[in-house]
Amino acid sequence: MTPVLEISGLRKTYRSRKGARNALDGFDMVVEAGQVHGFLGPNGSGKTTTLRTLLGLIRPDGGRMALLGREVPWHLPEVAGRVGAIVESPQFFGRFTAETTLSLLADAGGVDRARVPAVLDLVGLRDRAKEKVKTYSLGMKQRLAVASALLKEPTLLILDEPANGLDPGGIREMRTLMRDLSASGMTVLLSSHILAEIQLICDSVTIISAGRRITAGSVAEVLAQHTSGAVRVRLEPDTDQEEAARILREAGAQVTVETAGQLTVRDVTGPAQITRLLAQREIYLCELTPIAADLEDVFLELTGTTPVEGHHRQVDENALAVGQNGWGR
Ligand SMILES: Nc1ncnc2c1ncn2[C@@H]1O[C@H](COP(=O)(O)OP(=O)(O)OP(=O)(O)O)[C@@H](O)[C@H]1O
Repeated sequence: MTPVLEISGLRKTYRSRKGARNALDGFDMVVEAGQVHGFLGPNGSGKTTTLRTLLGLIRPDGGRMALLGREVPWHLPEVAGRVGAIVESPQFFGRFTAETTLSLLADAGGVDRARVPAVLDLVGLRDRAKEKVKTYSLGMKQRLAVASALLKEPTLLILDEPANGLDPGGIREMRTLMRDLSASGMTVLLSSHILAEIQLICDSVTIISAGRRITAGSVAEVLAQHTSGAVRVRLEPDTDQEEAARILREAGAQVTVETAGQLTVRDVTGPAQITRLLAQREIYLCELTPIAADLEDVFLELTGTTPVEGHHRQVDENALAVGQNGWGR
């Protein structure tokens, strides 16, 4: 099946009087149909530049891009009706209700107003649809923004940091919404720095750093390629935990004493070394388990940076879409 989104060797350099800044340096990405795909990268790594370039808002310096099998930006007008995107801050009139807002956007986009109640339902705003937007919480405004992108029933929905600024309840609502949209057959591309969320929501991910793809694949594959390097050690009952920790530290390990009888050990050459070091001192283990990496571990390992609460960039844009296979149609 043709990927919904393909990017190959994308390059973009911003030039100003102060000099040139390489934002994208041969970036590649593939998003398969039906996936919720996470787009991760440290601040300034090129995520927004990628999304804006895809949507024809920025002109690239090189590389190829295709949406729904059609090469863009040339065929953007053909696909525009099937891609919903939110890459800018939402600018809704506070005095309008959600219903009025969406009705006006439907008119502007040539969409039948009859679609409005359906999208309000989809994002869970039906009950509040007749209230003014200025009375909405941030999470509700985010959902209204998603509703606006859903008006034309897109095949692909692109969202830049949709959970930004939301509290845990709002993040959970957004997660459920993404899952529901995916279950309805929509492909969703989601940039975020909330890695635990991405791990929960996404089927696959691309990680970008300094304008280049540094890893991509299903979440399970990406995690499987990386282990945290730490192991959990459970000692026999009545073992001197501090003594065991001291022995391992003397051998260069980093040891955290956890709950009774349990240690977390890092920086050892392998589980066998732990077993040997402790057995030599007649301390025995009853369990030794590698600790699986999570997406945050992988991100930190690959990008060498901690994700920072990002800019509050959100909402309201438009879209593109359609075509058959491959490049250059
Ligand atoms: N209009 C611009 N002019 C000059 N440089 C820019 C412009 N927009 C972005 N950049 C630079 O390009 C690089 C990539 O920025 P971009 O906004 O694409 O990153 P990002 O991954 O979306 O970051 P964040 O997570 O902080 O939103 C950064 O070094 C940024 O400073």
